[in-house]
Amino acid sequence: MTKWTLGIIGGSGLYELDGLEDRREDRVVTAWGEPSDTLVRGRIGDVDLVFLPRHGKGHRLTPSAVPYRANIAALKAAGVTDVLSISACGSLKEDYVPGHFVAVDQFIDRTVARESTYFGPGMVAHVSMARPVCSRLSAFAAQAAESAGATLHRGGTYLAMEGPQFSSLAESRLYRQWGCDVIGMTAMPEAKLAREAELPYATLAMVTDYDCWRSDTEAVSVTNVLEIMGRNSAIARTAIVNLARTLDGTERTPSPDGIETCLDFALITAPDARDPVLLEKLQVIAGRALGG
Ligand SMILES: CSC[C@H]1O[C@H](OP(=O)(O)O)[C@H](O)[C@@H]1O
Ligand SMILES: Nc1ncnc2[nH]cnc12
Repeated sequence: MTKWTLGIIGGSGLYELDGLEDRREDRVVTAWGEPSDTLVRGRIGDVDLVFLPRHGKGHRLTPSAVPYRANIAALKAAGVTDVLSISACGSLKEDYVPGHFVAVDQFIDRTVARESTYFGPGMVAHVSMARPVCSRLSAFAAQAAESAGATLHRGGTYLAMEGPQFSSLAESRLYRQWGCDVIGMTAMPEAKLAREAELPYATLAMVTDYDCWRSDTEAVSVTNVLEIMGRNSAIARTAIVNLARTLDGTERTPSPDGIETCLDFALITAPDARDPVLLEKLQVIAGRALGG
């Protein structure tokens, strides 16, 4: 039976995961450098979990400095089958109220200063990001969050900005006009890299504030983000445990979205034009599709 191995990327306010059996920590280095922190491994029932705090313990890394490529590569090398990302986010819609959760299903990438692909000269790939989230994992995560007591929105468009400064009022209004639901600084390029690594990925975002567009509400600050997070992070933690318990004892089948084989439709560089050094570096990420 194929088992589930869940990679959990903890966002702001989620730097540890309690309640794991057989807990151990692994310091790893990937071909793409060191991940944000040690990997915390353990299990809940027969579901293996690998936890990684995105900003490192103590929140050392800015959104721009998070080593997104190393993080996803480390999870892939650890045998993770599915990646659930937990993020704090601002709300761009009246009815996405601070304290609510969103099972994000679309992203708009406005980041500008991050490495956002594993591929490059000597091995070019164009994966589809039309449906950036694994529908099955997202549905399981949504159910797990609701069982944990969350008010949850199924679906939502997350605008990923570079930061670390929060948005201006003009930007916040623009993103609202674009139809975005929530805003954060980290889900991109994380989701793109997970797709390139053929890892099903989903984001559970916790709404912590109304950004700065709402005239009668104070503009977002770290203080009010932390305050809302303090009141609601227990829900995120319980959701992770619920998710593992739901999957416990079930056979893992491939994602219904074909994510584990997406590189079969994405590689374009002719075999004789491929760079052997890059191919070697890509083994953990794309070895299945590249062969060797
Ligand atoms: C602490 S407010 C801004 C910070 O919070 C979010 O982090 P994450 O997505 O890792 O939960 C946001 O993206 C910013 O990095
Ligand atoms: N308003 C906001 N903008 C960007 N990232 C955030 N993370 C939490 N709230 C945010």
